[in-house]
Amino acid sequence: MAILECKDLTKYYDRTLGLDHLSLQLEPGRIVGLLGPNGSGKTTLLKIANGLLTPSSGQLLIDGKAPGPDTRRLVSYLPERTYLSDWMTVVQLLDFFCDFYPDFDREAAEHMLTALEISPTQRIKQMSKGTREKVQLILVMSRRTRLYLLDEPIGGVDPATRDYIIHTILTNFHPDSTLLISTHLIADVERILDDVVFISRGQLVLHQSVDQIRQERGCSVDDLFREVFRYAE
Ligand SMILES: Nc1ncnc2c1ncn2[C@@H]1O[C@H](COP(=O)(O)OP(=O)(O)OP(=O)(O)O)[C@@H](O)[C@H]1O
Repeated sequence: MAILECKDLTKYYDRTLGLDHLSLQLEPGRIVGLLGPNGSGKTTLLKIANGLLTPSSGQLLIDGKAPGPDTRRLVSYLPERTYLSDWMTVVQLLDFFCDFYPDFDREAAEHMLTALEISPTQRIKQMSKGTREKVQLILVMSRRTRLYLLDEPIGGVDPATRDYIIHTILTNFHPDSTLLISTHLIADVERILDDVVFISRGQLVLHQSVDQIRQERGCSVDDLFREVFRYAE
């Protein structure tokens, strides 16, 4: 069964169309890039999957169930904007995640924090934007869940840290889990992707494996994206 399935998923914000009859299935064990120009509906899709927005019509199912209390334990979500209370220290956040999520692997999180030289006593509000992003991603990736939804996880971090984070995602990733990652930094992440989903104006444009793109089209995902979404000159 698909871990995430959209059937004719449509979302209106008043009169603005966020998603337009999007149908999609993600299979277990895949790392999937959710790619599209600004305003194409990526965040809207991830918010619906996490139960933060409800569809206007159509359905989104997580392991066959509508997002809600039953699906929360299956999904680890990194939102677009930080949601961490900024007075908290790293240790307090680790305690919080341990209490809140029985699947949280504290040891793995501590290991990554040490590797990135993030002090356990530092408060969120004292951190740079990039460090805050790193902490948040570490917390989200240290849960042992079936579906990870990451909305722009590496936008604010430097290239060396990006490499470390991408490596971390891979080493922490259980082969039966699924990861859906929305990003504009395609060249940085494409080597870890199994599949890509291109969306534009809320509609599905392409859902294909990266191997197929390379073999059949003879180009990288980054090249294909630039070609598909090129503006007329
Ligand atoms: N709260 C909102 N109210 C009204 N319109 C919204 C709202 N949130 C998103 N939209 C609209 O829905 C569409 C999809 O937006 P969404 O944020 O999902 O795109 P995105 O692909 O994540 O964009 P980006 O790459 O810029 O982050 C856009 O036209 C956007 O303007």
